[in-house]
Amino acid sequence: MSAETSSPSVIVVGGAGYIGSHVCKAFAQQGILPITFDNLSTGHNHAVKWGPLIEVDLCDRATIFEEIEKHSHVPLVVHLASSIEVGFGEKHPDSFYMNNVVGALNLLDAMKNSSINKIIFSSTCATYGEISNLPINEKEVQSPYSVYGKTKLAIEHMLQSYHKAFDLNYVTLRYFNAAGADESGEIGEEHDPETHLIPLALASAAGLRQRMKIFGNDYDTPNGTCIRDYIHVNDIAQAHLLSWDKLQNGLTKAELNIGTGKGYSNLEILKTVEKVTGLPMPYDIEPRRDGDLSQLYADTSRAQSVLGFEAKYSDLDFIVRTAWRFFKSKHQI
Ligand SMILES: NC(=O)c1ccc[n+]([C@@H]2O[C@H](COP(=O)([O-])OP(=O)(O)OC[C@H]3O[C@@H](n4cnc5c(N)ncnc54)[C@H](O)[C@@H]3O)[C@@H](O)[C@H]2O)c1
Ligand SMILES: O=c1ccn([C@@H]2O[C@H](COP(=O)(O)OP(=O)(O)O[C@H]3O[C@H](CO)[C@H](O)[C@H](O)[C@H]3O)[C@@H](O)[C@H]2O)c(=O)[nH]1
Repeated sequence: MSAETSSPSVIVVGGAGYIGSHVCKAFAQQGILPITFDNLSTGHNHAVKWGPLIEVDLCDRATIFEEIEKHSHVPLVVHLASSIEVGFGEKHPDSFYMNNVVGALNLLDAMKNSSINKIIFSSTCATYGEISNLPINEKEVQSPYSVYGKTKLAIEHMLQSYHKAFDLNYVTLRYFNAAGADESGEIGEEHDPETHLIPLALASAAGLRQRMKIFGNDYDTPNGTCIRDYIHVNDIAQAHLLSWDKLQNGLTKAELNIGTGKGYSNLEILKTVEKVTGLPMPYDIEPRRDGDLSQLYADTSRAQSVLGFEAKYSDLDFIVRTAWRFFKSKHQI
């Protein structure tokens, strides 16, 4: 018998990416073999370390059907594969709807065609839109502003419909801002192009790019810059293990925020980067970035009561320290 069929396993679609690689490591540490399905469009071969890589594109419907059928002994799929660059989505909605919505449809149909009826889906706080009631509770009406958020909400709706009609069981995890890296330094954030605040600030501090641009200081927040809820990527990975366990033990559906409940402003992030790296953090204030919302932080009570989830690794210093360690090893600093 191969390792794939003899040990408990999970299919991780998007397992070669930033969050997916941490999810794979977390499953492997529990003795569950992660089988990565990925087209390596933004992910990396070298980040697939804990199980096999099946190179497959979600938009290739026939091949996805074949591969899911071949792995129909696997009880559960984690679906992280997505286009994520928010600005690109505004200019190329066709590409975003194709990759995210059609890709997810192909995956769900392939699962329907096989015996796999459990899925954990990576959604985002970007599905909410501007919410004045903070922290954000899952009961808020979702009115996403970006194409990215709209594609994610469309997939959330697909999951609800497939649950009702075809008994597909799901946990939708609405991550807030993923950040940090595994303490080992072996995996971390490697987006190209990078658009996220912390890795860009580290690169600016290290002198590997221009001064940081802070998009707007005229928001209705204490220092005028946007506020986000940064959650360590290994906390996100733990939320997947808990969801896996609950789905295996009778949970049939849930939509859950995955955050810390605490928000930090963009300027607080720059200060922490300066403190952790010991390097000056030059920045300029620029106009607002299109599509940015002023404040997003999570009400975490539902994830706590449904999963028993609580962020353990998301102290901001620890997030930036682990991101810095990975950054230095990647750039051999
Ligand atoms: N990074 C964040 O802050 C954040 C926040 C909220 C939600 N999310 C969600 O988490 C998930 C993972 O994000 P990430 O930051 O790890 O991104 P990432 O780009 O590092 O990972 C995405 C992975 O999916 C793969 N992929 C993309 N399209 C594919 C396709 N058609 N077929 C097969 N594989 C494909 C890529 O090659 C990559 O390995 C995404 O769904 C994203 O929307 C991320
Ligand atoms: O060079 C930069 C980069 C970012 N920012 C600011 O930093 C904050 C955080 O921006 P990120 O790009 O790091 O992350 P977002 O909050 O835009 O995250 C969005 O995109 C992600 C996907 O990539 C997630 O899905 C997330 O849920 C969704 O809200 C924003 O105020 C942004 O304007 C800057 O000021 N300068």
